[in-house]
Amino acid sequence: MSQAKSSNLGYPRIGEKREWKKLLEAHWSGKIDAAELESETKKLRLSYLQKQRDLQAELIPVGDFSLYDHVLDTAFTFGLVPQRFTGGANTAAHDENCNCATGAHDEEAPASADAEAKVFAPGENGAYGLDAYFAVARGTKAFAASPMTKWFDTNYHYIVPELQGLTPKLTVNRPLAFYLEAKEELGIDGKPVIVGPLTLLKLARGIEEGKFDTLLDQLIPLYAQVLKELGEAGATWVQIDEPILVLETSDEDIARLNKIYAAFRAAAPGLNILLQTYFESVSRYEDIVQLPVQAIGLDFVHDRGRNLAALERHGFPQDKILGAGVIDGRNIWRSDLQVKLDLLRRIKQAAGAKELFVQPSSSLLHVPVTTRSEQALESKIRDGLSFADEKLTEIAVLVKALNEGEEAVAAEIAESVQAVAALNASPERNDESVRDALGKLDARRPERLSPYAVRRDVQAKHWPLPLLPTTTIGSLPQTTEVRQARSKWKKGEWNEEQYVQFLHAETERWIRIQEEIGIDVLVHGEFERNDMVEYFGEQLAGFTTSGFAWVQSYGSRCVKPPILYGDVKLLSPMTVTESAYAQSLTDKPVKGMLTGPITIYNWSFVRDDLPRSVVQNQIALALRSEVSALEEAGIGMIQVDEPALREGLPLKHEDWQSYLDEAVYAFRASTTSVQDETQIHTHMCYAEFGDIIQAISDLDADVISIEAARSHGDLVTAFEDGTYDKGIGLGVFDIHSPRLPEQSEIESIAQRALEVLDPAQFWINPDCGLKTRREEEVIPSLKTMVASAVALREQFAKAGAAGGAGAAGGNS
Ligand SMILES: CN1c2c(nc(N)[nH]c2=O)NC[C@@H]1CNc1ccc(C(=O)N[C@@H](CCC(=O)N[C@@H](CCC(=O)N[C@@H](CCC(=O)O)C(=O)O)C(=O)O)C(=O)O)cc1
Ligand SMILES: N[C@@H](CCS)C(=O)O
Ligand SMILES: [Zn+2]
Repeated sequence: MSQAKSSNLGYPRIGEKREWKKLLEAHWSGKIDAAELESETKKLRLSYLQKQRDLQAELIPVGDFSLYDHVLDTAFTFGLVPQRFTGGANTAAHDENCNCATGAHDEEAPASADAEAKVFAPGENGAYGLDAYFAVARGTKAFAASPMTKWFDTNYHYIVPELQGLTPKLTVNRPLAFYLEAKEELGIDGKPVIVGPLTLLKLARGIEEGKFDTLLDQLIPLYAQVLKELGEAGATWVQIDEPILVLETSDEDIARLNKIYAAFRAAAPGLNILLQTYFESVSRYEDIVQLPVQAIGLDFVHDRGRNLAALERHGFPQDKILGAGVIDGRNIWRSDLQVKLDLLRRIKQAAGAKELFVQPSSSLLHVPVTTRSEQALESKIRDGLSFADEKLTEIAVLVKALNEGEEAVAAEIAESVQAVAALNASPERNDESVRDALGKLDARRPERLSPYAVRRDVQAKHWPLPLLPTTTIGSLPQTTEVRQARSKWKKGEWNEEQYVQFLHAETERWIRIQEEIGIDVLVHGEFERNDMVEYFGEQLAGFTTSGFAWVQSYGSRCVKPPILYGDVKLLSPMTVTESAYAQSLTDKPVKGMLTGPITIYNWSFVRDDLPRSVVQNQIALALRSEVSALEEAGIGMIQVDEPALREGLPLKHEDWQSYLDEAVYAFRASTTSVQDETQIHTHMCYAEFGDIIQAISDLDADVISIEAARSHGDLVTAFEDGTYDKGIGLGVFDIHSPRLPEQSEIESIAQRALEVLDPAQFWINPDCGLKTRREEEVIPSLKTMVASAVALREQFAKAGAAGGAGAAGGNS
């Protein structure tokens, strides 16, 4: 028996040139039918399998491919289609916890769904079709999509199963279909991948009180049937993903797991189960490694050393194989294979002399396809990168080293050591000016000149704003013309002057529109930005941007995170020209618009040779200079967006405080250089903020705006205790809905907030993401928003004249 085998956990869906995305969007826009979508995506899928085999992956995942999302695939496998789509009772609209930052559900409704409340029925085989699948993912004109939220602490979003009133049933053995396809078409004995039942249920919503175990008991035999059929079809391995095990795991959960896996083993005795975890260490190592499965997969990259420590302390059962996730599945750096080989030897020694699966730390879904597409990158950087394909090669080298001895791959190991060393030694990673600047940072939190109470009064005098001032969150519609203009400029078809002229014209048009609507604090519109992070990565030293390093964010939507490879510093002002130009056009204040250090860090591919806090502070110092440059150019309100603050919260509670302390420090380092009258704004997209309100307050921004319209007052509750005393705007209309808001709706949302917030601190703004909407929707919506603010002000004025307070529901 060999000592090690290479095992992949999942492969990117999108294709080297985003072929998958283009096919999906062609289908949604009616350019190709379902049959063509199926046949073209099948070709892609098979090519991915073929490629993995060529790259010597021995355990090749199948069924990880998806036409939208793997959690949704699992839900459909078990017939868990929300009732509103099937004519059942549950017609609840959008879920309040949706991560609407993504704008996922704002697309045109799929062609198949008409304005009638079309419902979906399963086909003769009992399975729901593609139209139902996309309807749940994207919504229809009649029904809101299922909610979507972050997949653990990644920038990938999954569709949240809505289980209200549902009883699971096996509609289609999806893993079997993909297993058979790989076997018949390519002769590959694939390893079907499926989201495990505990993770599926824990991530779901709408489970009635006390019904969790009922549902689990219903699901277990269905999963068991899937596994039984896989075993009968000849599958050797199945990978059951239970990432939920890296979160807190109770005694009750351990009992559930024992029940689940005992049932699976009994149903499919000949099928080997790899129970796979990722993104952190497992919380109950000793119990989890004893579960009745043949292999346990652990993440040895993002575990902060905890899986290794547990393994060395407690050992590993001798009857199991350890899936050793040693190659980073979430970042793009080439590994020093000597270091990885030493780690594997340590793991092997602690686990005993059994077979190892050498794996990525998680699915490769979170990394781009191949560095081969990046010929334009400087070779020093390109040689230091490893995307999905290169990671599989790294795994193959490590397996060979374990099986045949290090000498067999001496050249490959040496080359990797050399590439990593070269990048580490590069001048960009050793910039003394950056080191000096960081060295000058005080250990104490940076402070504004005066405390908020003083600044509030200074700012109130400096900025003659009405009660309940109106503003927006920054971006305005990114039309096809805007994207095409950028594309022409990037391709050299337009020179700088033509592009700037276009941007200025668009900004001027929108300054006039905002003035006409009567908004109090304007924005320039962000027309020059491809993405709120990539745009900054294109300009800061220490970053580079790739041509094709896209990763799926949600559905067909992708992001191209910039590559943060060196020490970060500001080369020249990044946003001053656009902001100053916009400000020159109007007497009203125009907010400067930046992305904050935590979000830039989280949504970039970041170097992994330095701690997060150091890199975050480097970004913060660059932003500090930008903030000063904006202030100097006459921009007196500056918004520093931090939508990723909550998402970046570590998965383990014990790590929260240090993360939050570092985040608050970096934000304050970015923003505290300004005068008292300069108003610092921040913005966050919807998330569960209850746990981090103190940290939000500690950011010490003068005004925060939060995406909130779909949270039905929940978010307001988080601010209920009245300790948040700074300016706050909770989005008063949902920009992701194609339906225009009514004035009465906006007023009642604002009134609900004003029950707990002082009108003197409340701002009126929509949710974020206006870039995803059309002008025809944005203009009337903003007009209604301003009319609502005017009506509310009048109510307050009347109440004040009558000697009473709170006529509009306020508490002042
Ligand atoms: C707030 N969100 C963000 C996250 N992460 C970020 N890094 N940025 C975010 O804004 N995470 C949480 C959420 C996720 N939400 C979204 C929402 C929308 C998208 C999206 O629409 N992505 C686009 C790509 C956007 C982009 O970079 N566009 C480029 C054009 C790139 C391109 O495709 N060019 C074409 C040619 C264009 C032409 O000629 O028309 C080409 O190369 O072929 C730009 O605007 O310049 C997507 O299409 O997927 C993502 C996350
Ligand atoms: N300023 C950005 C924030 C998105 S989270 C925007 O308005 O799109
Ligand atoms: Zn947002």
